Parts: sequence; structure tokens; C-alpha cells
Amino acid sequence: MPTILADTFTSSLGKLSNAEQKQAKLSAFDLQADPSRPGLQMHRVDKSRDPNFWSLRVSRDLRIIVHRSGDSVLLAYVGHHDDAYDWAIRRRIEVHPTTGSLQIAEVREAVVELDRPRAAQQSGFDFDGGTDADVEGAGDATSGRGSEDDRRSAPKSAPRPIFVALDGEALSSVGVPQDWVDDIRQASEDRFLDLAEHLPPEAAEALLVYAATGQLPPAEPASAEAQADPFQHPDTRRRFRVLDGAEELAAALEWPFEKWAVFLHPSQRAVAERRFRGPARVAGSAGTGKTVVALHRVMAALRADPQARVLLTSFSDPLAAALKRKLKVLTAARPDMLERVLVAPFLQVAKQLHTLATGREPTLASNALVDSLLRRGAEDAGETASDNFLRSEWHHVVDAWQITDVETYGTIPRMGRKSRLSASRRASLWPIFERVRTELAQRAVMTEAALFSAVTDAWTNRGDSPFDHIVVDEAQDLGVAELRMLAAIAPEGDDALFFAGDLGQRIFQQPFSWRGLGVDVRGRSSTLRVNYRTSHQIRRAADRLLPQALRDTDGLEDDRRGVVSVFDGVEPQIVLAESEEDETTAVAAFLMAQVEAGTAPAEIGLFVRDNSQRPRALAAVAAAGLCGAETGEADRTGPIVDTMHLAKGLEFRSVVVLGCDEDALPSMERLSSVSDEFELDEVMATERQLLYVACTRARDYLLVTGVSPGSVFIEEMAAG
Ligand SMILES: Nc1ncnc2c1ncn2[C@@H]1O[C@H](COP(=O)(O)OP(=O)(O)OP(=O)(O)O)[C@@H](O)[C@H]1O
Repeated sequence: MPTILADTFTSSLGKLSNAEQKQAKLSAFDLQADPSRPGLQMHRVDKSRDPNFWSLRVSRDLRIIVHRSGDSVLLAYVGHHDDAYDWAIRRRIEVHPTTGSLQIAEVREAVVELDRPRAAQQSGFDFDGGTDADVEGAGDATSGRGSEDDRRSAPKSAPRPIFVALDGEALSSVGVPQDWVDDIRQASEDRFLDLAEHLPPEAAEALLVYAATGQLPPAEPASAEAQADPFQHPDTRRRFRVLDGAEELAAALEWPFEKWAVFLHPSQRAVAERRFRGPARVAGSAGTGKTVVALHRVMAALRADPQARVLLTSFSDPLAAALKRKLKVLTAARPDMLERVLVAPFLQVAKQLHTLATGREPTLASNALVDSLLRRGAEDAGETASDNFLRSEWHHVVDAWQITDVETYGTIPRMGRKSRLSASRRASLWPIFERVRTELAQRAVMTEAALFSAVTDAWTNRGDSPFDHIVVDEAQDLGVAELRMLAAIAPEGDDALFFAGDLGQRIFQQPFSWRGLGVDVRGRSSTLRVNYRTSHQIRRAADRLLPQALRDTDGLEDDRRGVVSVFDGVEPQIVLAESEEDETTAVAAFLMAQVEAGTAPAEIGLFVRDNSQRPRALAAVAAAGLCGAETGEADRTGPIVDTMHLAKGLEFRSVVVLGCDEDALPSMERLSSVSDEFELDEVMATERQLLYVACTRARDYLLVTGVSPGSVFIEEMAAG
């Protein structure tokens, strides 16, 4: 008899204590082994509108809610006695008559009945049943966010129904259950966010898109397979997984918090499983699950070919370490698969391949050495350009493109610049760069770009490739030399190169043409639009920092509109303080309120623009009676305090971005070094993107602070 796992079971399991989880899992395994075993105590949930709900006794107080129909057993929910029954009474599991997907639908009548005592205290029916308790009463006078009670009792502006133009058929086409149609047609925007929590996610997402854009997303026609079998429907597969045996069940329940490992959004699954005949990429704003797709693509490649060797790579050690941790979750049932994947940052890949090709380990030049050679060269040449200019020219042009002579120096376009450096300027600069190259060679050391180039040269036209598939995460921060290397080591054939990235989060590298390097993802690019990490409110505020559409150097447009979050929260808070001391007081008050409301200190991240502001963050942490830690610190119990550049790859329940002063963000040091309009645009874009990256690490709570008048970006965020 097949066992089916619902995502609601996984989420509810994750809310139990470790001991309870163990008991619940044992009962689930027993049930899977033999659902008709006499020892299993099962009772039909009589009060449920769905006759197929049964409760399975786990212990005196714990119950698993099982849905039995046909010859299958579906694990639907687990919880304490009353909670579990309450859950089953409110729901039914059925095939939606229009979409054909299998849904766990909330029964409107039951929701109203069960919520009546609570709703009676308020004016009219409040759709927020409060069962999920996702939004805690963390708002108080000190946090300044306004509590849930405040939100409920605040006078609402004249409610304007937002879905009246949609008839029952249109609502049904996106999966709205029949009994909710009237409520939705009458819902105002405010009320809809509460209401959405009661709808199947595909319906809530489609209506949120409609609320934001005035258009329902086009319904994907179900395949013949999905029409014949609701379990093949993409919307069914995002919440139910048919399990093959005890091992699969054990693996699926091992990490109940990691729901992404088992349940994918249809748009994620489509990209994770698609076959691409050339380089492909997945885009999407922060938190839309690009990394999750990258990881599932690795798994798809490993499954499809038992011999396949895969490279999963990104730009830093911490990112690679995080990818490896997640891949371990996915390979829990098949640890042997992990052995066929190299998970490493670009640089380590290059070092390994260089050693393989030459038999020698490369020695890298330090940044300090390069800087000192540049400075000395400039002094000797009587050059007056700033250190920043020389460093940027070396790093982004001469070294990145591995230019070896002044003629080639003239042919390399400095990306996006309206004007090139004049021939005479290049001629006067070239001896400085040439000297750096010579001195590095004399010392037998290489820059990172030189190492990438050496590997590129070694593998170009070699005819073999160390990997069958290459998957790159955070691809927006690939540099020229790195991309060249990846293209050179990629094999011929399908699914050779896959990139996950967001142009809006580019914070390290300058843009350049991928096509120019032979990596053309046009026609093989998909965009994810469901944000799993960040509440509606935080996402909306962060989105205001970036344009609605971004275009890369090859003209590929990244349309950022129509993104929805899967959960609702509280508005982010923005504080412009009179002084640094006042900022410290405000941040400390926020931290204390968070901890008091139940947020573990380790679930909080504080980010500043640069190290000089770190003491400000540490002062606030200390004033809140906490102890700050750095990214990557093992066994930390306190909040992370770090720079915004190190925020990538992290996520927290609560985030504070502080020190957003007028002269700190954008960075004055960077602004003062710009030499033309392009560089100015580039600095402004990447500084804005940096703030976007930091803010979008937050799941539920976000505080952004600075000393008045504050960063220009704060104004943009606040202008909602
Ligand atoms: N299908 C899913 N089900 C549940 N959670 C998911 C799903 N997909 C992604 N998530 C969760 O959403 C969060 C963001 O996912 P992920 O890191 O893959 O997004 P991203 O697009 O790579 O973000 P960023 O651009 O900020 O790096 C993670 O906590 C992840 O576990």
C-alpha cells in the first residue's frame, strides 16, 4: 500500500519536541509497514466533513491524522490531541474540480464555526484563525511595530473589494475551493492577506499576483498524465509525495524543517527536471528558491546517470559549505551519491584542476603584494591616479582579462563605460601593469584570475572534462576569469552548465557579456516568482530598492514584478536616529523585544556596511545583554554581527541592518574613487543591491537604522 506524505505533516512534525518527533516517526513507520496491524489504534474523526480522516494514537497525548482512501494511506498531520482533531475537523482532502490537483482545503464553514468565539470579540468575522501562530505578538512599544491586536483594532480604511471583477469560473481556474469564492470576491486588500492563509497555496499565489498586477497568471494546462492521475498534477506534487519505502519515509522525515528537500513548487520542479540543450540559468529575486533548484538539478543529474560526476560551485567558502550541508540532506537516503559531487568554491576548483594539469600546486599572490606593486609602479612612473583607480583598472580589466600587451589593452571594452580610456592614457598606464605582471612572474606567484586563466588554457580543446555537469550558484557574482574557466572545463552535451543567480544581488563583480565568452543562456532562462523566505511586508519594502526590471549586458531582461511571498508578517521598521547613541538604544530595544517574544538570539543577524561600523552593532548587542558572533563561528549562541557582504547565503528570523547613514551607504570611499558616470552608476547599483541582500536575509522581522538624515536608500525603502 503506498504511503503518501503531506507537507502539512512535515511542518507539524517540525513543531514537536525532539522526543515527540521520535515517537511520531516510529508510529508513522509502523503504519507504513502494515496499516492494518491490530495494535494500531485508529479512530475516524467523526466531526470532520471529510469521512476519510482518521486519528492514529501515538501516545497519551499525541495523534497522527491519517487520510485513508482507496488503497493508500496519507500522513496528513501530527499534533497534540485537541490540536490534531481541530486540524482534521477544519479540512478536507479532495481533487479540485477545475484544476484537477489534490488539495488540502480548509472547510469554510468549519473555520467560521471554530473561530466564532474568538471572532465574536471583534467587529465582524476575522479570517485569521490564529492556528498557525506564525505572527507572534512581538510588536510592542519598544519595537514600535504595533501588535497584532493593534492591527486588528485599528480602524480600517474603506474596504474596497479587489477581486469583484473575477467570476467564480476565473477563481476556480486558479484552484480556489468553491466554498471560498464569495468571501474572496468581497475581500479588500487588507482582509485578503488574512484570507489567503486559508486557501491552497496555488490559489493564494495567483490572487496575490492579481492583486499586484491586475492579471491572473496564465493557468498551465495540465498534462494528459496529470489529468488521468491527480498525483501527477504539479500542484499536487508541491504538497504530497508518494513514498517508495521505509528508507524514503525515514529520509523525508529526518529534517522536517527542510521542506524544500521534499516538496518543490511546480515552477521549481519544472526547472530542476528540465533538459537543456545548452547553458541555462534560473533567475528570481531573493528567497525564491534558486539555490534549492540548483541542488535539485544536481540530484536529477546524479539520478539520471549513475556514473555522472557533478561540480556544484559558488564564489566563497561559506557558500560552498552551505551547499554541501544542504546536499547532504538531499542525499540522506543515498549517501553514495554525495561521493560523485565536488562541492567547492571557484577558487578551490581552479587550484585542484591546476594541480591535476601541471602536477604543481599554485601559489597565489596576496592582494597586499599586488597593491604594493601597483603603488611602486605608479610612483616610479610618476603616475598621479588614485590607488583605487589603479586597483580597479588592474582588477577589472588587465588582470580579469589577462591582458599581456598594450595593444590588447586598447581592445578590451571596459564594461558599460560610455568612453574608453584614451590611447595615450592607456599607453601611460600600461608600463605600471606590465611591471606588476613581470614582478609577479619573477616571484612565481599568480593572481586568482591568472590561475583561472591557466586552468582555462589547460582545458581548452583538451576534449575531456573533469565533470559531466556543472551547477553554479550565486552566478551573478561570477567574474570574467571564473566564467571562462567554467566554460572551458564544461563538457560537450546537454545539461553541461547551469547557473542560478539574481542580477539584483550582484555585489562583487562588474557586469560583462556572457555571450562574448560563448555562454549564451538566452532562450534557456527561467524566473522563479514565489518567495519562500521573506514575509510579504519585508519583501515589498526590499523590492522598492531595485528597479522592476534589470537587464544584463547581453540584453536579457530580468522582470522582477509579480513575485509573491508564501506568508504574511509585520511591516519592517525603519528608524532614523538623532545620534549613534540613540541608534544603539533603538536597536537594543528591538533585540530585547525579539528575545522576549521568543526569538533565539542565534536567529538574529545584524549587518553593517563595513568593519568600521561593527562597534556600533556590537554596542547595541551588548546593551541588549547579548553576545555577538561572526559568520561561520561554530556553536554560536548569540546573534551574528557582520558586514553586509558576508550576508549572502544566510537567513535569520530577525535582521537588523544598522549604520545606514548618509555618508556610509553608498560607501563614501567608493564614491570618491569613481572616475566617470559609468562607475558612479555601478557604485550606486551595487551599494543598493548590497542593502537589498542584507534586508532579504530576514524571514519575519526587519529593522533598518541609521543616523539622521540617513542613507538615500532608506528613503527609497520607506516610500511605500
Ligand atoms: N519548495 C520549497 N518549500 C519550502 N521551502 C522552500 C522551498 N524552496 C525554497 N524554500 C526555502 O526558501 C528559502 C530561500 O531559498 P533559497 O536560498 O534557495 O532561495 P534563493 O532564491 O537562492 O535566495 P537568495 O537569492 O536570497 O540567495 C530557504 O529557506 C529555503 O529552504
